[in-house]
Amino acid sequence: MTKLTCDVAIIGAGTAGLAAERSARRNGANTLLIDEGFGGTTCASVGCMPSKLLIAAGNAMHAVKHASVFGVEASGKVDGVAVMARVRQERDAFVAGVETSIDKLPEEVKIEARAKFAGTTILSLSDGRKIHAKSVVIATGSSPAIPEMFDAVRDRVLTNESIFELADLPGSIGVIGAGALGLELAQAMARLGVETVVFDTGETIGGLKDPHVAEAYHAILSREMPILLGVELRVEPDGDGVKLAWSGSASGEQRFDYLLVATGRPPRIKGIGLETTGLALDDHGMPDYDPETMQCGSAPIFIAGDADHDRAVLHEASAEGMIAGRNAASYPEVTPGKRTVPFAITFTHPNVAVIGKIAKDDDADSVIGTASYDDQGRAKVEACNAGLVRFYADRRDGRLTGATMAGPAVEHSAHLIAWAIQSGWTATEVLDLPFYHPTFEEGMKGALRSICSEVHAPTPPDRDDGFIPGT
Ligand SMILES: Cc1cc2nc3c(=O)[nH]c(=O)nc-3n(C[C@H](O)[C@H](O)[C@H](O)COP(=O)(O)OP(=O)(O)OC[C@H]3O[C@@H](n4cnc5c(N)ncnc54)[C@H](O)[C@@H]3O)c2cc1C
Ligand SMILES: NC(=O)c1ccc[n+]([C@@H]2O[C@H](COP(=O)([O-])OP(=O)(O)OC[C@H]3O[C@@H](n4cnc5c(N)ncnc54)[C@H](O)[C@@H]3O)[C@@H](O)[C@H]2O)c1
Repeated sequence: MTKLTCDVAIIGAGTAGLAAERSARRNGANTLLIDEGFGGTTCASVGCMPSKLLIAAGNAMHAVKHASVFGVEASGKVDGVAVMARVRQERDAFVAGVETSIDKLPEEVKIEARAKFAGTTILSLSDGRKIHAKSVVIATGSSPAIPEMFDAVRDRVLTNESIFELADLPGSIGVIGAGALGLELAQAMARLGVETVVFDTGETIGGLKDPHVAEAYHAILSREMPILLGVELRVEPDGDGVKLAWSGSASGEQRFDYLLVATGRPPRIKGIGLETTGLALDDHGMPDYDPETMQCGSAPIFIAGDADHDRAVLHEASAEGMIAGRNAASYPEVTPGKRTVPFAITFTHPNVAVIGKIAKDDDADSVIGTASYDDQGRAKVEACNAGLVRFYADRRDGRLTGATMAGPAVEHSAHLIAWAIQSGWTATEVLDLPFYHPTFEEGMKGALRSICSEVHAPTPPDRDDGFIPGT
């Protein structure tokens, strides 16, 4: 049996694993990067990029359908085969970009195999070889969870791993799960003319903790497709489709061509032999780890990306990979990495952003500033005047601590707020910065001003509070 040795072995060549490998090598380690397929990252192949491509197609059709609002007569027809072909063509180009960067890695670093722990720092590979490393980074990502109740209709169940392979758009789709994944793809499908209904057993849309923004967001998105929260489902085959019956907050039944199951993506840690590592594991088989060093317990084992089941978005996978790789290389010397403020965007329309710490209405230490986009100048110009933002701030001085935002172009304005929160700025300081007119960003001023007023902080002396954008 061949025995390989290295300083740092990385399991998984996704965004987190590739970053970890680069980081470990940059810090002087010799590395081995193991992946069962080297198929490009989840982000490029079945995640961020193909989903945004489908959303872009949906938005194009939406613009056509709504052109008459502006006095423009437009008619359009969706060519489902062409839509899916473009999604795959552009997606494949993104995947090819990842593959090119993997190709540039030294040949001896890459190992195509499935890896499993056979001890704290010993990996057993599916090709029969063994790796003895000084430290290991787990970057195995996550995979779709398909509840057992869908077993009976498995051939009509899609996940993010199969939906982009459809040759044509379906006539109808039931989307199970109103998280970011389900909502983004459901709205894209609905905009492309697919009859779409979203179902969730939970009461909350998009996992939002702020009930006011959640309610506004639910109402806005429901104009385009039914989104049924708090429902229990029953499912059975129906010819070449699926019959879904629901009860709870609403009841009914409907036949769909397909179901998109978007009920979460748990970490891919089952079956990787963590029980052989000596790490303490919780009921879900997860090791405890430090989110600043990415170290699991005090072992020479580090974890990064979706595998750690925290902040499962791309920029965090990349940052965690960098920290994990650096510390794996320097083990036993391990130092905290710089984490950024938690920040997630859902690319529906309206966009949703969740940043930092979400305060409850009765949180005595916080104040909350609210602004609606229903009457906002630029949003009215663009006929997308709907949305609500809520900013949370420290009651003592108005320092911004978090935000939940649902509104037009929030993917952009949320970056400014995330940067302000991370920089420790107060509402007064943000208001003192330039706001161009007429922009969506001006819509945030009302929320910032109400924070100033609540904490008795001055609004900037040379900025006019009375000016109402759009008037
Ligand atoms: C539909 C969808 C849309 C998304 N949209 C966005 C978005 O718009 N913005 C955003 O920030 N995030 C988005 N995300 C989340 C983002 O894609 C993930 O957070 C990110 O890709 C996780 O990267 P990773 O490196 O942890 O995992 P992955 O990229 O999945 O990499 C894991 C790798 O590990 C390998 N592997 C697993 N087990 C083993 C083993 N035992 N042995 C060897 N190899 C193994 C796999 O083959 C895989 O290559 C989206 C996700 C989905 C599903
Ligand atoms: N824009 C983005 O950054 C983006 C987009 C898509 C996906 N993602 C990532 O992909 C991952 C997976 O997303 P997701 O939306 O699938 O997961 P999620 O956990 O966010 O949402 C799953 C939803 O499914 C519901 N659910 C669970 N079991 C159910 C059942 N049996 N029947 C009906 N509903 C059920 C839950 O109540 C929840 O609302 C997340 O980590 C997310 O960060 C990110």
